[in-house]
Amino acid sequence: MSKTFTQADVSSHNKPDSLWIVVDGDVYDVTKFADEHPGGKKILQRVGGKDASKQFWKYHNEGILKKYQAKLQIGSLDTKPKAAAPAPAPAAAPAPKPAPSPRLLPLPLLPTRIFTRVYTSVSLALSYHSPYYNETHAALRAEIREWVETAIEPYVTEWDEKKEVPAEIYKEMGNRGYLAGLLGTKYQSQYVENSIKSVPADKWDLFHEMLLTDELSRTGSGGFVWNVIGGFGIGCPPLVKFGKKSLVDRILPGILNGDKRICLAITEPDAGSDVANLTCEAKLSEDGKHYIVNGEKKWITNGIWSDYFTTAVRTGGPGMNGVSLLLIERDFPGVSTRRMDCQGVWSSGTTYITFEDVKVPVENLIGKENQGFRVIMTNFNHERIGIIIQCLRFSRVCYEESVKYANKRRTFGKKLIEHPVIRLKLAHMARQIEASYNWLENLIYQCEKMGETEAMLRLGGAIASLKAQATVTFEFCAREASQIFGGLSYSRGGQGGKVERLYRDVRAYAIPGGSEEIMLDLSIRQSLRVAKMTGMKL
Ligand code: HEM
Repeated sequence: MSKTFTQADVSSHNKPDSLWIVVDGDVYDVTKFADEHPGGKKILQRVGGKDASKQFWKYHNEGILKKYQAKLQIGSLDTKPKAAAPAPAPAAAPAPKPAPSPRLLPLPLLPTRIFTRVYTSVSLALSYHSPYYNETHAALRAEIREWVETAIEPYVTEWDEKKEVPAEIYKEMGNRGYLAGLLGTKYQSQYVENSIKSVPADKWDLFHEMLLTDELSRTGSGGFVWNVIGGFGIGCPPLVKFGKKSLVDRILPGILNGDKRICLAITEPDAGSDVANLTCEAKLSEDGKHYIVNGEKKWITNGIWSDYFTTAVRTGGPGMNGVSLLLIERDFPGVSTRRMDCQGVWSSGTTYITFEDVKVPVENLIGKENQGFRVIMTNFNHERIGIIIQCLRFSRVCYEESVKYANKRRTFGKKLIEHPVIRLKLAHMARQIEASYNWLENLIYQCEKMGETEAMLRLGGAIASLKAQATVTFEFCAREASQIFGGLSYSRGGQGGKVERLYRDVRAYAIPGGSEEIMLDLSIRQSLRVAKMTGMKL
């Protein structure tokens, strides 16, 4: 914005028919906007022609300026200090000098820690060292963050209320090469038009994948995150790992480039965490060329707009040894979907699906007949890690929003942050988030080092346990943040909007992918199993 004004210029625009205000040295013409201002027009008129920064920051968060700046800002005051040349982004920084370990980098290059962005909106240079990250992680984080902050975060509330995310955003996930990196495998460059800009495909690892999910989750909307990766992240890996080459070659490019969508259809009205008891049946036709599928699936993320359903079906007898996975295509006759209304994750497209005499070619079998349960179990580790990353980032969002608010809201003559009871809440949030996050990083490192079979045996229990830890932490942080925000997190939108939305999203994390109860029990059963297999005496 190139125009500059003096304070005297601004002061003359202090009437309803020409109303300007100043926020942080920038001049806004709010003449037309005043009528539609959710806080009322009189409140704007009272500060017409004046510096309203203090009042503005009392009632709004940064998102408002991002959203309205382009429409309302007409220039800046001549007294506004010129912006300093931006410091080089971590991505552009020269390669670090050879260090004892290539992954030893200071904290500003790590996923945002609990204490960054707390007192200001710029990263603080609080340096810890880490064995996990190198400059490609920092570059990726900067790349995604820029996109999320400009094209996504300002609109997420609108999308959530509308219960959908514009199709262009999903397409952009493909264009940017993000989808091909979210499969828990090596980067699938052979199937995409564009690879990720800031990371060479052969350097892609699980920490890059973690950062991608983490940065998308900074939006503070489970609905948004599930919209773009919820169906894909669990529906696509079984296809990539166990699908026949002809099937993969036919449909994977469309999916990874963001033109087609896929989801996972396992849960049924009567089978959730108890997967082995699902009843949706697939009978082989007499000529052996098709399966005929009949049954219902419920709470299927992204089902409403998916082109493909990675579906768990019963092809054999009762229990886990009669389950297979079939790739069902939307345009097969007999497939119908209806949207479900849920407590949270509104823009994720939770769906009820019915299959009525759907004829599915045997080529669409994923893995071997009656051995689908193993595929489903392999998939669970990846799914649960995704849930953990999201929960911990959402917990951080609750914490960060709370710290920012506690530093400006005054009650009983003090800022909230000056009340010990509020600091205690923040401390309990922080200790749980940091402990869980460190465990997460360690488990991702173990996944990176172990093969899939070893990881399934040795990490399944720990990942289940951390999933429970992460959802309990999220629930705690959402509750405490909500108490700190008071009424502002009871009404939707506005300053407490993220906290209000996340509070509603909690159950969508604590129940699916294995409920807290099942996860905790599994963690102990699994550790006893490992102990037995490794010959430990109990
Ligand atoms: C560029 C100028 C401004 C814009 C674009 C703007 C925009 C908004 C928006 C979108 C809301 C709805 C709540 C939210 O989403 O946060 C809101 C609420 C509000 N605004 Fe503004 N506003 C501006 C300036 C001001 C100023 C200068 C004041 C005070 C002097 C003010 C006072 C309020 C109040 C009291 C509310 C209601 C807060 C609540 O519901 O708790 N606004 N504004």
